[in-house]
Amino acid sequence: MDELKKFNYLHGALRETLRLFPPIPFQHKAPLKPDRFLSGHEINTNEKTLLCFCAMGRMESMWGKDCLEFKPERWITELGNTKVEPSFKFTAFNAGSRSCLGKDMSFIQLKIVAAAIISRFQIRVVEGHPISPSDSVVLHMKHGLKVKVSSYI
Ligand code: HEM
Repeated sequence: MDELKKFNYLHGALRETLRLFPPIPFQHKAPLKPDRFLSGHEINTNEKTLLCFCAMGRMESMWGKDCLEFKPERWITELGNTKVEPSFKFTAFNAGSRSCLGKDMSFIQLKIVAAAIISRFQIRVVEGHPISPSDSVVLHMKHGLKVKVSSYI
């Protein structure tokens, strides 16, 4: 477990993946009583607010000019530590009182699986394979991901 905490670059790569491709790409919320946004817009109980996590993870105003680039370094401080971003900015696990209870557990599992695979196999995406999302509540790849796997061992 302690070893996993040292995998800062992998941690950044996982966060970057979740920023650009959140498995739950959008959310909706409705107020229990009529309310007002900070912008002044009013909202009633029969109205829903749609939050698009996929778009929020790609907004230049939040992530900078390189917002569309996959940059694990984004999550590493100048001193080499893991950079923490507020959950209302990095929304893959939602934010607030109903946010994901398995967030930390997910990173442990993802790191264990990724480290086990990456240390044994070289994985290359098959050239020309079409990559696009499917229309679904959970983010899936329309055509899956074709890869070539070769063993290091
Ligand atoms: C990469 C992996 C995961 C992602 C991206 C993710 C994302 C999310 C999101 C966006 C929500 C909010 C859903 C909503 O409000 O409708 C949520 C809720 C939740 N997640 Fe996860 N999750 C992940 C893995 C896990 C794991 C591994 C567990 C359990 C060990 C877990 C347990 C939960 C629970 C219990 C809730 C409901 C919390 C509540 O409503 O109070 N999640 N998750």
